[in-house]
Formats: sequence, C-alpha cells, structure tokens
Amino acid sequence: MDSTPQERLSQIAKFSTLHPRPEGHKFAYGTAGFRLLGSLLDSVVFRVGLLAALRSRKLDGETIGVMITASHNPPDDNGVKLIDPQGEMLEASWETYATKLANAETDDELTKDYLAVAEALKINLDSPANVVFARDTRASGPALVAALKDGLQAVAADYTDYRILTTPQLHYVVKCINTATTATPYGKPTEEGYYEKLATAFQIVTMGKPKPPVITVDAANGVGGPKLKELARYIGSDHIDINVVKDEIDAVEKLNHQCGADFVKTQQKLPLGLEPASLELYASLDGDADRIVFYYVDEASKFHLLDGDKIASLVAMFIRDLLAVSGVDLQVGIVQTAYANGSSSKYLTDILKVPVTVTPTGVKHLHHAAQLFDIGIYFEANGHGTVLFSNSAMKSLESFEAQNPGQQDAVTTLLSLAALINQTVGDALSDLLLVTAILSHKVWGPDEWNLAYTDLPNRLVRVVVKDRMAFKTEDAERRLVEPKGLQAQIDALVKKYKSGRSFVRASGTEDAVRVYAEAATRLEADELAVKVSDLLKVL
Ligand SMILES: CC(=O)N[C@H]1[C@@H](OP(=O)(O)O)O[C@H](CO)[C@@H](O)[C@@H]1O
Ligand SMILES: [Mg+2]
Repeated sequence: MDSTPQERLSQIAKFSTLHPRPEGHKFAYGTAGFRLLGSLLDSVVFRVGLLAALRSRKLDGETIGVMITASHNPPDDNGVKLIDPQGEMLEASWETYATKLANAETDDELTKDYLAVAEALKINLDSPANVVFARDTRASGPALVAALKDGLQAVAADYTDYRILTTPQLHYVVKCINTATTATPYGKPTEEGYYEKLATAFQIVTMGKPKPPVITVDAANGVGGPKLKELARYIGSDHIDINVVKDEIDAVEKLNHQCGADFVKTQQKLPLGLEPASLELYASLDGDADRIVFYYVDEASKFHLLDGDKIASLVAMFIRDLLAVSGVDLQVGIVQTAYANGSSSKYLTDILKVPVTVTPTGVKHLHHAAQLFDIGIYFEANGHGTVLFSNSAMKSLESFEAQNPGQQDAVTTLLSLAALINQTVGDALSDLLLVTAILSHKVWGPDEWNLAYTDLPNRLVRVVVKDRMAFKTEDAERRLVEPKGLQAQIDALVKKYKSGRSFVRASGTEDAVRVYAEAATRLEADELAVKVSDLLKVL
C-alpha cells in the first residue's frame, strides 16, 4: 500500500460523510445482528463494513461474511449480521464493538472508535482483510450493499459480492472458503457447490428407498423460493417432488405477509390462501430460509403443526436408531430452549432416552451447547436448527470397520447425513431434505411422523411493558429473578393447571416481554397465558 496511515484514516471520514448516521437512533447488535427499518440502516451497514474488515484482520485474513437480511420481519425492515470464519455467528465479545461503531456520533468519532478497537485488539491495519457478502430479496437490499461496499473500500478490504443468497448459503460459503486448504475442506465455495453437495448427499441417503412424500413449500415470497427450486433441479424429480408456492420475490410487499414459517408457527394456522389436500405434507420457510416448519391437515380438516420440536424428535429418533444398528459408540444429545413443548422434552427424555440440555433463547446458545455432544441436535421450537457432528464423531464414523452390510449401510447413511445437514447454522433447505429423507426411510407420511407425541396446547403472548430490562431470569430463562415477587405469583397460577407451565422473559429482538404458557387443554393454556400476562399489567 502506498498511502500513509493518516491518508487511510481520512478515507474513513471521507466515505463516512456519504453515510450519515440518522439522528436520535440508538443501534444495538443483538441476537439477530442489527435489525430495523431498512431506511435507517445505511450508516449502520457502512460501519459493519469497517468492522468486518477489522474482524478479518484480527483473524489473519480469514474470510468474514456479512449477510443483509431481516429474516421473517416485514418487508420494510432490513438487517445486517456478521458471520465468523467457520460459518458461525459473530463471537459475542465483538457485538460490543459493532454497537460502538454503529453509534459513533460524528465521522471523526467513528475514526477514533475504529482505531481504538484496532489498538485494544492489537490489529495490524496493514494486513489483508477478506469479506464476502450477500443479501435477501428486500427492496432496500441493493442500496445497503452499496453502503457496505463503501465501508469495505474505505478500509481497503478485499471482497466478493455473492449477490442474492439465503442466509445459510452464505454461512456455507464462508466455511468453504476458510477450510479450502485444510485437511477437511467443507465444499466448493459457490452457490452451485452448495446445491451439488446437498443433492449428492440426499441421493445417497435415500438410495434404494421409496420417494419421499410430495411436499408443497410456502417460500414466504422470499429468497428461499428460487433457491429451493434450483436445489430441487439438482436433485432431480426422480428423487423428490417439491412444489413451491408463495414465491413471488418481485412482489416485495408480499414478503412474509400472512405466510412463512413465523406466521404459521405463531398463528398456528395455514398460510393465507393455501388449500391443503388431507394428509399431504406442507412446509413454510421464513424470509431468509434459515427456518422451516412443517404441517398437514387430517381427514377431519384439522391443522397439525410439525414444528422445530417435532423435527428434533424425528431426527433424534432416526440418528439414535442408525447408531444402534451401526454399532458405533457415539453420544447423541438434544438442545432445546424453554419454548420447547413439554411433551417433546418428555418424549426425548423418557422414550428416546437421549440427554436434553436447555439453553437461553438464541441460536448461538443452542449451537454452542450442541457442540458439546458427539452428535448434537438443536432446534428452536420456531423451526431454526441443525445437527452438528463433532470432528471426533466424523473420524469414528470414517474409520469404522463394519462387520456386516447392515452396519455398513447405517454408517454410510450417517456420513451422508453429515454432508446433507448444514453444519454451520440452521438451514431450511437442508432441514427440508433431512426430514423428507427420514420420511422416505420410514415410509411415513406426516401423520405417522406426528404420532410420536402429542403437543401440549400452548400460547405465546407478547406484552409491551414500561421497561423490559427490569425482567431478569435464571435457569435458562425459565424463572424470573426480577421483578421481585413475580415468579412466586406465576408459580401460584401454574399450580392450578394440569400439566401447566409458564414463564416470562424479555425479548432480545423486540421491545416487549414474552409470556409462554402450556397446559393440558387449549382453554387452560389460553387462560394461563392471559392470567400471567395480567400480572405484568400492574407493573
Ligand atoms: C420465542 C421466539 O421464537 N423467539 C425468537 C426471537 O427471539 P426473542 O428474544 O424472543 O425476541 O428471535 C430470535 C432471533 O430470530 C429467535 O432466535 C428466537 O427464537
Ligand atoms: Mg430467518
């Protein structure tokens, strides 16, 4: 580089004046990165560019990902989050730096804060920085990409624009790039590489098995629609029949509108306008295709949701059985949050006899807890999740000497599952293939899958309070420590209901608290939710 450090710093201020910080807004890097109205994000995304370069420089030039998306939020929102080198979420300690840079009041303050981070972390600003990025289909995306590029140029980072991808596809690409020259490369760092890897793995997992049930997928009018169609093309219609609906990505106002995984899970009903055939399999993705829920209607037209808990249970059963057949000694574990339906936790513990860990809400907590098992399965009830095979589990499987064809088959299936499942983050497309592959093995339709256990009726309520920060929890968010006395009141209510359970916690993504309640009947679950919510009104 032939510019002086001083010149380079003035570059930041020069570019930053093109991306002024809107007045009166406090930005915070939370569970889902920065997420708010797309029209307010320009300066934030520019500054994320600076931070991504710092992060890459700190990690000896490893490639960092930046995803521009607001997932299941309304069309006018947008968001941005960073992806660490192994395709994981940004390391938590860096969230503070992200927040700091985003809130710098002036261009000079921004430069100062940027230098302060570099100095505190001993980052050599002359070293290489590599960043890749992509966006979802939102209208505000292209302008935010331009802001990001300015940020990267301001600090001379090398970058590659992957254009429109699902969030999990970008996580995949990041991991591929950073493992390319290692002993265990993750795959080809391209969109095609992603399709090829998943399609091949799916064909191997389902080899010799009947075709899975036909599936109709509501793509929430988001990025998942075209990507799923492409994936289905790679797999071939000899192997799977996927019918994609709600895939109008150009009708930007329809994104997540009365459809998609979040709508179906929270409303516990079908996407608007979908007319389901009885006992056929349906699924809904969210706006960036990292979540999926399944569902069907029975002969009496009753709607049945097969959510993240049902997915985790199906996968746990399948992997546990394969391990038993193979004779490979590996420990499977499940990670859930407090939102997991009580019946699912009981089924996993009492019937499948697999250990269940409960963590606070937010994928990063689940992901880290799942890494502690040989094979860790984690799903949030809302349908975000994946399965992690540890390095040592992979080695055990790869080196296992099967004694008979049955064992060999089971080991081959387990190894192909590890390729089929996105190991970086919950991935709706990969999870869809995983579930359908298992149904193909079992020769099951959705109703057989649903038989494992019956969900306890439950209700999730959002309550706006004066100060959500006053709500402090313990025991993986299942109990309130503050406001003092409230937990005792909740306990007293819960005791009155058969199979009752309820908890209250502050949302990490919205300015509200959430009340969850479940009980033996629909009426009781609703009543418990209302009564617990009423306790908050007097605060
Ligand atoms: C009850 C619920 O679904 N909460 C969601 C929601 O978090 P809150 O902290 O509850 O706002 O958004 C998170 C990020 O998408 C997701 O991880 C989590 O599961
Ligand atoms: Mg999402």
